[in-house]
Amino acid sequence: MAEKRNIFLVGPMGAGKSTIGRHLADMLHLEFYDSDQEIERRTGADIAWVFDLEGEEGFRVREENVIQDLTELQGIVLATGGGSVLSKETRNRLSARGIVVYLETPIEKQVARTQRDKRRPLLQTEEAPKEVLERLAEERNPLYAEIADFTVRTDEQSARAVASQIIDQLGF
Ligand SMILES: Nc1ncnc2c1ncn2[C@@H]1O[C@H](COP(=O)(O)OP(=O)(O)OP(=O)(O)O)[C@@H](O)[C@H]1O
Ligand SMILES: O=C(O)C1=C[C@@H](O)[C@@H](O)[C@H](O)C1
Ligand SMILES: [Mg+2]
Repeated sequence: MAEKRNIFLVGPMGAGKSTIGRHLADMLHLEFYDSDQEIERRTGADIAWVFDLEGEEGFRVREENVIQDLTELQGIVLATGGGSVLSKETRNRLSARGIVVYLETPIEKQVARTQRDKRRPLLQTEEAPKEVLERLAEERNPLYAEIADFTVRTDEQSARAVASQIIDQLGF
Protein backbone atom coordinates (compact mmCIF):
# COMPACT_ATOMS: atom_id res chain seq x y z
CA MET A 1 0.00 0.00 0.00
CA ALA A 2 1.21 3.51 -0.78
CA GLU A 3 2.58 5.42 2.19
CA LYS A 4 0.04 7.78 3.72
CA ARG A 5 1.29 11.29 4.06
CA ASN A 6 1.72 13.19 7.29
CA ILE A 7 1.16 16.87 7.93
CA PHE A 8 3.22 18.53 10.64
CA LEU A 9 2.28 21.99 11.92
CA VAL A 10 5.06 24.15 13.35
CA GLY A 11 5.06 27.71 14.64
CA PRO A 12 4.99 29.77 17.82
CA MET A 13 2.61 29.76 20.79
CA GLY A 14 -0.81 31.05 19.77
CA ALA A 15 -0.25 30.50 16.05
CA GLY A 16 -3.13 28.04 16.14
CA LYS A 17 -1.37 24.70 15.57
CA SER A 18 -3.66 22.75 17.90
CA THR A 19 -6.87 24.43 16.74
CA ILE A 20 -6.15 24.36 13.00
CA GLY A 21 -4.63 20.87 13.28
CA ARG A 22 -7.91 19.48 14.60
CA HIS A 23 -9.85 21.02 11.70
CA LEU A 24 -7.34 19.72 9.17
CA ALA A 25 -7.49 16.18 10.53
CA ASP A 26 -11.31 16.24 10.49
CA MET A 27 -11.45 17.56 6.95
CA LEU A 28 -8.84 15.11 5.62
CA HIS A 29 -10.02 12.12 7.72
CA LEU A 30 -6.58 11.77 9.27
CA GLU A 31 -5.66 11.03 12.90
CA PHE A 32 -4.87 14.12 14.95
CA TYR A 33 -2.03 14.26 17.48
CA ASP A 34 -0.63 17.11 19.54
CA SER A 35 2.84 16.67 21.05
CA ASP A 36 1.92 18.71 24.15
CA GLN A 37 -1.18 16.58 24.75
CA GLU A 38 0.79 13.41 24.17
CA ILE A 39 3.34 14.47 26.82
CA GLU A 40 0.45 15.15 29.21
CA ARG A 41 -1.09 11.77 28.44
CA ARG A 42 2.16 9.90 28.98
CA THR A 43 3.17 11.71 32.18
CA GLY A 44 -0.32 12.14 33.64
CA ALA A 45 0.71 15.72 34.42
CA ASP A 46 0.05 18.99 32.64
CA ILE A 47 2.79 20.87 30.78
CA ALA A 48 3.22 23.37 33.62
CA TRP A 49 3.83 20.51 36.07
CA VAL A 50 6.41 18.92 33.81
CA PHE A 51 8.24 22.27 33.59
CA ASP A 52 8.05 22.66 37.39
CA LEU A 53 9.32 19.19 38.15
CA GLU A 54 11.84 18.62 35.38
CA GLY A 55 12.61 22.09 34.08
CA GLU A 56 12.51 23.09 30.43
CA GLU A 57 15.41 20.70 29.77
CA GLY A 58 13.42 17.69 31.01
CA PHE A 59 10.40 18.81 29.02
CA ARG A 60 12.48 19.07 25.82
CA VAL A 61 13.73 15.50 26.22
CA ARG A 62 10.14 14.28 26.55
CA GLU A 63 9.08 16.40 23.57
CA GLU A 64 11.84 15.01 21.37
CA ASN A 65 10.91 11.43 22.34
CA VAL A 66 7.20 11.95 21.71
CA ILE A 67 7.84 13.48 18.28
CA GLN A 68 10.25 10.67 17.47
CA ASP A 69 7.47 8.15 18.21
CA LEU A 70 4.62 10.04 16.53
CA THR A 71 6.59 10.57 13.32
CA GLU A 72 6.78 6.79 12.97
CA LEU A 73 3.03 6.85 12.24
CA GLN A 74 1.47 7.43 8.85
CA GLY A 75 -1.55 9.50 7.86
CA ILE A 76 -1.51 11.88 10.80
CA VAL A 77 -1.79 15.59 11.44
CA LEU A 78 0.61 16.56 14.22
CA ALA A 79 0.49 19.87 16.07
CA THR A 80 4.00 20.29 17.47
CA GLY A 81 4.99 22.26 20.56
CA GLY A 82 6.22 25.79 19.80
CA GLY A 83 9.77 25.05 20.97
CA SER A 84 10.14 21.58 19.47
CA VAL A 85 12.13 22.87 16.49
CA LEU A 86 15.00 23.80 18.82
CA SER A 87 16.05 20.16 18.51
CA LYS A 88 18.02 19.39 15.35
CA GLU A 89 16.95 15.77 15.68
CA THR A 90 13.29 16.86 15.66
CA ARG A 91 13.79 19.18 12.69
CA ASN A 92 15.35 16.31 10.75
CA ARG A 93 12.52 13.95 11.70
CA LEU A 94 9.79 16.39 10.71
CA SER A 95 11.44 17.20 7.37
CA ALA A 96 11.96 13.56 6.52
CA ARG A 97 8.60 12.15 7.55
CA GLY A 98 5.97 14.56 6.29
CA ILE A 99 4.91 17.90 4.89
CA VAL A 100 5.82 20.71 7.25
CA VAL A 101 3.50 23.73 7.41
CA TYR A 102 4.65 26.84 9.26
CA LEU A 103 1.77 28.75 10.86
CA GLU A 104 2.73 32.38 11.15
CA THR A 105 0.99 35.17 13.03
CA PRO A 106 2.03 38.61 14.31
CA ILE A 107 3.26 38.84 17.90
CA GLU A 108 0.29 41.03 18.92
CA LYS A 109 -2.09 38.26 17.85
CA GLN A 110 -0.04 35.68 19.74
CA VAL A 111 -0.29 37.82 22.87
CA ALA A 112 -4.06 38.23 22.50
CA ARG A 113 -4.61 34.53 21.87
CA THR A 114 -2.51 33.32 24.78
CA GLN A 115 -3.29 35.86 27.49
CA ARG A 116 -6.30 34.16 29.11
CA ASP A 117 -4.66 30.77 29.19
CA LYS A 118 -2.23 30.09 32.05
CA ARG A 119 -1.00 26.78 30.68
CA ARG A 120 2.07 28.06 28.87
CA PRO A 121 4.85 28.17 31.48
CA LEU A 122 7.24 30.26 29.37
CA LEU A 123 4.69 33.10 29.45
CA GLN A 124 4.12 32.92 33.23
CA THR A 125 7.10 35.06 34.17
CA GLU A 126 7.85 38.60 35.32
CA GLU A 127 8.79 39.56 31.77
CA ALA A 128 5.94 40.89 29.59
CA PRO A 129 4.54 38.16 27.26
CA LYS A 130 5.20 40.36 24.22
CA GLU A 131 8.90 40.58 25.07
CA VAL A 132 9.17 36.85 25.71
CA LEU A 133 7.44 36.08 22.42
CA GLU A 134 9.71 38.51 20.54
CA ARG A 135 12.81 36.93 22.03
CA LEU A 136 11.60 33.42 21.18
CA ALA A 137 10.66 34.52 17.65
CA GLU A 138 14.14 35.80 16.96
CA GLU A 139 15.68 32.44 17.75
CA ARG A 140 12.94 30.18 16.40
CA ASN A 141 11.41 31.81 13.32
CA PRO A 142 14.45 30.91 11.18
CA LEU A 143 14.12 27.30 12.39
CA TYR A 144 10.42 27.08 11.46
CA ALA A 145 11.24 28.58 8.07
CA GLU A 146 14.19 26.22 7.55
CA ILE A 147 12.00 23.11 7.62
CA ALA A 148 8.73 24.51 6.23
CA ASP A 149 7.44 23.23 2.91
CA PHE A 150 5.16 26.27 2.93
CA THR A 151 3.96 29.00 5.28
CA VAL A 152 0.42 30.14 6.04
CA ARG A 153 -0.72 33.20 7.99
CA THR A 154 -3.32 32.50 10.64
CA ASP A 155 -4.39 36.03 11.59
CA GLU A 156 -6.55 36.91 8.59
CA GLN A 157 -9.10 34.08 8.51
CA SER A 158 -10.91 31.69 10.82
CA ALA A 159 -9.14 28.50 11.90
CA ARG A 160 -11.37 26.45 9.58
CA ALA A 161 -10.65 28.73 6.63
CA VAL A 162 -6.90 28.42 7.30
CA ALA A 163 -7.29 24.63 7.32
CA SER A 164 -9.02 24.83 3.90
CA GLN A 165 -6.24 27.01 2.57
CA ILE A 166 -3.67 24.48 3.75
CA ILE A 167 -5.57 21.70 1.98
CA ASP A 168 -5.56 23.76 -1.25
CA GLN A 169 -1.81 24.25 -0.98
CA LEU A 170 -1.17 20.59 -0.18
CA GLY A 171 -2.79 19.64 -3.44
CA PHE A 172 -4.56 16.56 -2.03
N1 LIG B 1 -7.78 32.07 12.97
C1 LIG B 1 -7.39 31.36 14.00
N2 LIG B 1 -6.63 30.31 13.81
C2 LIG B 1 -6.20 29.58 14.86
N3 LIG B 1 -6.48 29.84 16.17
C3 LIG B 1 -7.25 30.89 16.43
C4 LIG B 1 -7.71 31.68 15.37
N4 LIG B 1 -8.43 32.65 15.93
C5 LIG B 1 -8.40 32.47 17.25
N5 LIG B 1 -7.69 31.39 17.58
C6 LIG B 1 -7.47 30.96 18.98
O1 LIG B 1 -6.10 31.10 19.36
C7 LIG B 1 -5.87 30.32 20.54
C8 LIG B 1 -4.49 29.69 20.47
O2 LIG B 1 -4.50 28.66 19.51
P1 LIG B 1 -3.77 27.24 19.74
O3 LIG B 1 -3.86 26.80 21.16
O4 LIG B 1 -4.33 26.35 18.69
O5 LIG B 1 -2.26 27.63 19.42
P2 LIG B 1 -0.96 26.72 19.37
O6 LIG B 1 -0.23 27.15 18.17
O7 LIG B 1 -1.35 25.29 19.49
O8 LIG B 1 -0.13 27.18 20.67
P3 LIG B 1 0.90 26.32 21.60
O9 LIG B 1 2.22 26.27 20.86
O10 LIG B 1 1.04 27.13 22.85
O11 LIG B 1 0.32 24.96 21.83
C9 LIG B 1 -7.03 29.33 20.65
O12 LIG B 1 -7.87 29.72 21.72
C10 LIG B 1 -7.75 29.49 19.30
O13 LIG B 1 -9.14 29.26 19.42
O1 LIG C 1 7.01 27.67 22.66
C1 LIG C 1 7.28 26.85 23.57
O2 LIG C 1 8.43 26.68 23.99
C2 LIG C 1 6.18 26.05 24.15
C3 LIG C 1 5.02 25.93 23.44
C4 LIG C 1 3.90 25.07 23.87
O3 LIG C 1 3.37 24.40 22.72
C5 LIG C 1 4.35 24.04 24.90
O4 LIG C 1 5.13 23.03 24.27
C6 LIG C 1 5.15 24.67 26.00
O5 LIG C 1 4.33 25.60 26.66
C7 LIG C 1 6.41 25.38 25.45
MG1 LIG D 1 -0.87 23.77 20.82
